[in-house]
Amino acid sequence: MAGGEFALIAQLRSRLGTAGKGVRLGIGDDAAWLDPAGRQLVATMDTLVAGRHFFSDVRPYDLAWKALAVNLSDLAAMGAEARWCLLGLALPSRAAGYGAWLEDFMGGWRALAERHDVTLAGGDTVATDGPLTLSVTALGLVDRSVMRRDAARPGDRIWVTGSLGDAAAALDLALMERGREGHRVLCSAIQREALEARRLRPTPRLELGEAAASCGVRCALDCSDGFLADLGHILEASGVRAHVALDALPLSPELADLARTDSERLRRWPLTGGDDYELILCAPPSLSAALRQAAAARGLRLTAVGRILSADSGSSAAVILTWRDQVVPLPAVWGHVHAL
Ligand SMILES: Nc1ncnc2c1ncn2[C@@H]1O[C@H](COP(=O)(O)OP(=O)(O)O)[C@@H](O)[C@H]1O
Ligand SMILES: Cc1ncc(C[n+]2csc(CCOP(=O)(O)OP(=O)(O)O)c2C)c(N)n1
Ligand SMILES: [Mg+2]
Repeated sequence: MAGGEFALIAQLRSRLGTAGKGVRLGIGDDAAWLDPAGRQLVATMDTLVAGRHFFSDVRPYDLAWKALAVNLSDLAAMGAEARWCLLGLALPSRAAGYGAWLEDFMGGWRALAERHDVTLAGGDTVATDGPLTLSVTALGLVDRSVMRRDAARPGDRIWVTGSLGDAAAALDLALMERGREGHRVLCSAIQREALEARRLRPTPRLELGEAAASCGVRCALDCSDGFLADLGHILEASGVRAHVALDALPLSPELADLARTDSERLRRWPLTGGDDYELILCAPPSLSAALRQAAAARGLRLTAVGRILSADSGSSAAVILTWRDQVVPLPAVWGHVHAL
């Protein structure tokens, strides 16, 4: 990008890149100079591509929120304190330019960044002939060990923060509205708004992630691809299996209403839908009380949904799913999230 690139960077610098904790040198030089002050660094990156991760007509405010939120969610799952971000922007040319777009984008970024005291320390801006693409690197700090996906042990309880499935139901709604293939959803305007807010503006569970790690929880993952797929990552990495009670999965009041008459949907949205950005935590029962307390202190719902089993116990399936104590089949994974 020619001149426009520098104007854009100047805006980002003055609005989002103002001095933050541990920023020795932020936006403007060849690289950022950051001071972790003797703590350990946790680094993650997630990329969002128009058409695949968001609709091209998304409001820039919501896009910025989501690009930052999905990365902070990865830090939360490690138990890290979020500190700095780098932002990669690949922008297709636009007749209207990026002036008003950037203004709105920065509003959404700031709203979430200020909530967690995260500073934009640098990034890169390029023009592209492809779709709008955002790549965010998030850097966080830990003092002790992180929560890992390979640390689930037989006997652990499986916990989930917040509720599952809202974003997936909202995606179905959004696909239908755009005349695309989706699953029919009938709901009121109020229900729709609540579901849509979950799709557009996920809430990274940073405080609970840090608190859980401090309580001694060793295993966590954030739920982006769908509960079953993400739990599957834990099971595979840890060499274990799991029992999950479908009737225990936490649903929002809106989703519970929609799913009440349709157990097929109850199974599909929360289990395989994705875009939840809740934490899945595995912890021995001795930590249950401390975990419950940590969640309650933050006004966050935390639900026990199952248990980790040893690899050699009973059937060969990685996950045994039950509904009213009866074993039920696993739903087929739906969507093509990872098709390359
Ligand atoms: N292009 C890449 N180069 C190096 N590491 C990668 C790349 N893509 C993914 N990874 C790593 O693979 C692991 C799994 O990534 P991913 O499935 O994207 O996890 P998440 O759902 O937490 O974002 C992470 O450790 C990530 O850093
Ligand atoms: C327009 C649009 N189509 C589909 C989806 C659904 N979707 C796309 S990617 C994704 C999962 C997360 O994406 P991925 O690239 O796998 O992120 P990561 O696992 O690295 O966090 C979901 C649920 C969406 N959010 N928006
Ligand atoms: Mg990723």
